[in-house]
Amino acid sequence: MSSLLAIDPALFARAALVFYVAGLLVRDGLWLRILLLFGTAFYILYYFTVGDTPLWDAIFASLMIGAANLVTLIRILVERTTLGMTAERKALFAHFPTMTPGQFRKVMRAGQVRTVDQPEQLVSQGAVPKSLYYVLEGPVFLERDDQRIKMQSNVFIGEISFIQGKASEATATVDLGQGARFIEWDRKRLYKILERSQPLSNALTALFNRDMSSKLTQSFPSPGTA
Ligand SMILES: Nc1ncnc2c1ncn2[C@@H]1O[C@@H]2COP(=O)(O)O[C@H]2[C@H]1O
Repeated sequence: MSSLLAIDPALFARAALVFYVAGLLVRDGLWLRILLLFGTAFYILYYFTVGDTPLWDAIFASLMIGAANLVTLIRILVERTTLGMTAERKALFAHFPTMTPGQFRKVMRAGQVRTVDQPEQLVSQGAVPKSLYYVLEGPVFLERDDQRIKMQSNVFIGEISFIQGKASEATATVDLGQGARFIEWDRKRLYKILERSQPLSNALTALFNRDMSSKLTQSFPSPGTA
């Protein structure tokens, strides 16, 4: 404490100014907050040492500002990292590479992971699907115009009609065999979430694009069906 008092308080004020200016110059929100936090810490040291007695009101105000900053800083960190995700969720996140960890968490909160006890039809050709699906484990079968194939898992089901709009019909019938696992999102709920966040909507559209291009390699017409 006495060594702190030996330092010229003006130095603390200058250091705080440097951190504040540097923070306001960076474009990245995380660095802005880290630098402002240092700036606030130096202002607190300044208020502590500048007078004969510490400037408690100013110290309290700075502590409040620092705490508010810290809360959002932690939120940004959680948003950008897989901190706290289970190993299973992290493995699943690898299938959503266009999303940030925060966007992935939000999408997963809106969905429900289900296991198929009895063979179950997810979407029916010509009918508007009520949900969007992501198949984690098969067996998954696709039927369209009297052709039936077994598909690979780790695919979206219902994304074509989802992109085309709320009243669009499924272009094929898809069913799952016993033991299959999938994620289900209520379409209305998901549309609402996407309406509120353009970046999330863009990330999901980019994911659909990847999914659809990989589907083309296992799609009808397959070699020899012409
Ligand atoms: N040729 C195809 N190859 C792979 N998946 C398909 C094909 N056609 C349709 N699907 C999937 O089956 C779903 C049927 O509902 P959607 O048209 O909404 O979205 C479709 C895709 O998810």
